[in-house]
Amino acid sequence: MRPYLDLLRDVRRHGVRKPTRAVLRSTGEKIDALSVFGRQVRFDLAAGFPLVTTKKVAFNAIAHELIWFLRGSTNIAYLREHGVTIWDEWADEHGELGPVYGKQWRSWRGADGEVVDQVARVVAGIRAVVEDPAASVGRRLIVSAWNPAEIEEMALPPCHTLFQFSVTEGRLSCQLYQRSADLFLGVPFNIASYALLTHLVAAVTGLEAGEFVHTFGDAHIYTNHLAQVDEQLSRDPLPLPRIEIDAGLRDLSAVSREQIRLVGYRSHAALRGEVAV
Ligand SMILES: Nc1nc(=O)c2c([nH]1)NC[C@@H]1CN(c3ccc(C(=O)N[C@@H](CCC(=O)O)C(=O)O)cc3)CN21
Ligand SMILES: O=c1ccn([C@H]2C[C@H](O)[C@@H](COP(=O)(O)O)O2)c(=O)[nH]1
Repeated sequence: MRPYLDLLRDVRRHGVRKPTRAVLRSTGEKIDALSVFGRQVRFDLAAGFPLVTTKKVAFNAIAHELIWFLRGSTNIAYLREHGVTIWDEWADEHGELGPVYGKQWRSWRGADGEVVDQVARVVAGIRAVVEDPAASVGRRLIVSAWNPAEIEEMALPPCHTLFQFSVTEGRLSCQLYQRSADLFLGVPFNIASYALLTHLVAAVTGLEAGEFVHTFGDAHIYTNHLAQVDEQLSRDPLPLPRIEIDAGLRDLSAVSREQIRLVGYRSHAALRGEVAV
């Protein structure tokens, strides 16, 4: 996980301290962040599954959150059933988050009421490129969660905003544009989530997973996470785990937790940090 640790060190050293809109629930205080604008890191998925090892990361929560996105859900009920609490702070009294990721990925509403399943389209597009590398969709394999017409109804405007796939010599790569990135809490989740998504899409299209390229807008460390970041930067990364996807997987809407296996994950001890809301 050197690329992640290098980015963390870069922002720790060179980030500019800025006020943010976010607050800490425990004290009600506004919280500052050390921030940079515009960075990129990349992970070769053949070299291992990019799950941060310098603290213990809750892979189970990551896998369930991705399954929840892929089912098109925007209510935290599914997450709660599986003991995942990461979205609780943003949900209303009915567990609703508004038209966030699941809605935009699976049922983006066009102006005339047309419903677009962006994930199904992109999978069909990848299959077309596997058949014919010159297929016209080859450089248009994009899913966007940023729907300007619906931003105001969302509990939080999408942070992982847009992603694109590319097929090269039997390998499937994915690049994410993340407009805003909480490097200590959110980013270890985001990296693992998109790496897992790349493996899942590769599995249903008969490809090998290639690279995950992570491009950032505002990448920041909240000032209440500085001690945990320093501790993490003093630790040596451990060898990466592997991911195994059930060979029977065909339909991304129906992927289950049991079809995903993380093998050989070893990490340093957990480091707690309060999330800024
Ligand atoms: N400030 C902020 N950072 C985020 O990363 C973030 C948001 N807000 N809002 C929406 C989602 C929710 N996400 C979250 C929220 C909480 C954790 C978190 O507390 N993680 C802890 C405990 C995980 C657990 O075991 O449940 C961690 O140590 O990783 C992670 C991602 C990512 N997003
Ligand atoms: O997947 C996610 C979701 C959220 N975040 C972080 C990035 C920011 O710290 C906050 C969002 O606040 P904004 O003021 O809307 O940028 O959540 C993340 O890192 N990853």
